[in-house]
Amino acid sequence: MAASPSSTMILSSKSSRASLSWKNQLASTSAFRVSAVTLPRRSPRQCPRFVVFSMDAKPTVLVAEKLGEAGLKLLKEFANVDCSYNLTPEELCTKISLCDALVVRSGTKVTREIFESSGGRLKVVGRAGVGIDNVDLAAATEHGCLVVNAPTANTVAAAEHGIALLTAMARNVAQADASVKAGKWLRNKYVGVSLVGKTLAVMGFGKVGSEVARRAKGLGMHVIAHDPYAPADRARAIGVQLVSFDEALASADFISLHMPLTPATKQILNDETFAKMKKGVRIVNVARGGVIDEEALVRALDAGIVAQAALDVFTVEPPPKDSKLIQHENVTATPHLGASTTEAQEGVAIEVAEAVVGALKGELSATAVNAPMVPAEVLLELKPFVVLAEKLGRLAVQLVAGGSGVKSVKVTYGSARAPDDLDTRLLRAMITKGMIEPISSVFINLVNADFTAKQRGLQISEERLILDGSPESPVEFIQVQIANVESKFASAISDLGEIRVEGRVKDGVPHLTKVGSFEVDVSLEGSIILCSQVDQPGMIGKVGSVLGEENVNVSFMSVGRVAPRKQAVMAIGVDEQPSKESLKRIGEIPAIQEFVYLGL
Ligand SMILES: NC(=O)C1=CN([C@@H]2O[C@H](COP(=O)(O)OP(=O)(O)OC[C@H]3O[C@@H](n4cnc5c(N)ncnc54)[C@H](O)[C@@H]3O)[C@@H](O)[C@H]2O)C=CC1
Ligand SMILES: O=C(O)C(=O)COP(=O)(O)O
Repeated sequence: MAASPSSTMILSSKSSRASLSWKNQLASTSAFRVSAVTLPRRSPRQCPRFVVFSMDAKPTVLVAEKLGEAGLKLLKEFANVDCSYNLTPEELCTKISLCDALVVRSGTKVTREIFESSGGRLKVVGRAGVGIDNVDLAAATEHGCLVVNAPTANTVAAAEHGIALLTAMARNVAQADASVKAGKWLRNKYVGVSLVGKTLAVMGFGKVGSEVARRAKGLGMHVIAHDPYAPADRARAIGVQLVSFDEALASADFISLHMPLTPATKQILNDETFAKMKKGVRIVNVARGGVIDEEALVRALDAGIVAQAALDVFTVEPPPKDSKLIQHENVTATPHLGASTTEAQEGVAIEVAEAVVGALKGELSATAVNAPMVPAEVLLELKPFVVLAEKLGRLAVQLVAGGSGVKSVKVTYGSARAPDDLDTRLLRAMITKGMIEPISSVFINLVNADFTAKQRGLQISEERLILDGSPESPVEFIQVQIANVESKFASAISDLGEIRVEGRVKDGVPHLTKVGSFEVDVSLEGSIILCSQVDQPGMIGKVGSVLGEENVNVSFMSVGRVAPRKQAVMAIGVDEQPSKESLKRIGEIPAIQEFVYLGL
């Protein structure tokens, strides 16, 4: 047997609890079976990659809208960057099949057709801004495409623009400016209203909304807010009272909109809700045009329910030239300028470029929109378990006999951590990845793992086993069980009749520690051969010499057995893939009852 200096041989003398069921399983299979599974070998990865794809060549990033120079520079350091602005939807669909990432602002609709046209190459969409209502998130998720945005860099710019519109509207700045330029001097016409002491209702008390509230308080306004998801203490901290939607409408002199456009907020201001407002209310919208029914707003303006509106955003951008809303004398309009300051655009460009490059490198993004965000410190801690999870999934599925559809998978995490102190979404996604990728052409990542599992009718249930002891390590072991299937390696069937593999992380390296009811210990690197036999002297030597003759390096070897000279499972870690001939010869060793080769 060839063994590298660093390889370790473990002969486990721990006896495994045997059960009747494995004997039954064994009896139901032929005494000897050659079950070699050959899977494409993947290079071992030291750290988890969540958006994984071949990165031999430089990736290509299509920047479809103007992006700040600093962001472009960052992208160019890592990728080929194609800046093509004002593409038609058809041109975008054609180009996208050559791109790994797409960067847009609010002016590009990233539709299902775009994901479909990409042929699976598009892996990241970067939204250089906050609102992602122009990206079909469901389609992105289904195609395993990560969507990242730049959620913080334009907050102040949008809030400042909201305040600019509020004050400009109250004092008729835009209308007065136009009249002066037209040679008029209408001092009586443009008498405004004061802000001090007036009630401002901030609808959507997130990043922008709370910055607007802060500034409006500085102007002496009484600020209330409506946001069903905002924590009351954050509002209290800046002296803002959270109220119900109807209360906000009924008591506001000014309403400023700062919620995202979602199915729930679409046309949230409409005939019915305008009717609930104080007569003469003034409205500012720096959120999205679609949150207002624009025709209803024209009616409300004409009826004097709404005295004035200041709008930065529109349902269709740019709005039609003859839009009654835009032409209305009590409307102040800007062309979606909320994020358009030099500072915000540089910040947004850097924020999105960093997120896109990180995602292309396979790192988890802190600004992922359609994938769980995992804080860096949690990720670091979970890294080896993430690798373990994928490998256990990969092993478990290879133990399933052909033709048995996998439907029900149970994952058990043994941990001394409190239940809410362990985020298992990553681990679950990687188990799914490990299980589905070897048996399909679907690319799985954290984005589409749950979706793909559901689509394939694969039910993954999770269980936590709370262990005594130190919670220093997030996970002690991970066990994967597949129910209601036959196994091509009968010894992998546990006493509960399910395929079972269990693993642990030892010194940062994932190990397989249980197969069926047999305890083994083999590092999950390279590939694994599992053999079952009646425990007897010389078995390791026999298998080792077959592999050695072919110069296949054995990295780990371990035997789990019921008791000395009773039923045993031998797990052998190999660095190279043995030839079919060698595997056949291992199968022909008389004492070996069955064996399986598992690629990792
Ligand atoms: N005009 C422009 O150039 C810009 C526009 N925006 C828009 O502003 C929106 C808000 O941006 P951020 O404050 O950064 O986002 P954010 O996510 O920090 O805040 C949004 C808030 O809206 C709340 N919300 C959700 N549904 C609601 C509902 N039905 N009623 C009331 N509140 C609801 C959320 O709980 C959240 O607190 C963005 O989604 C974007 O559409 C943002 C930046 C620039
Ligand atoms: O960040 C947002 O949500 C914005 O609306 C800004 O849009 P923009 O990037 O300026 O097209």
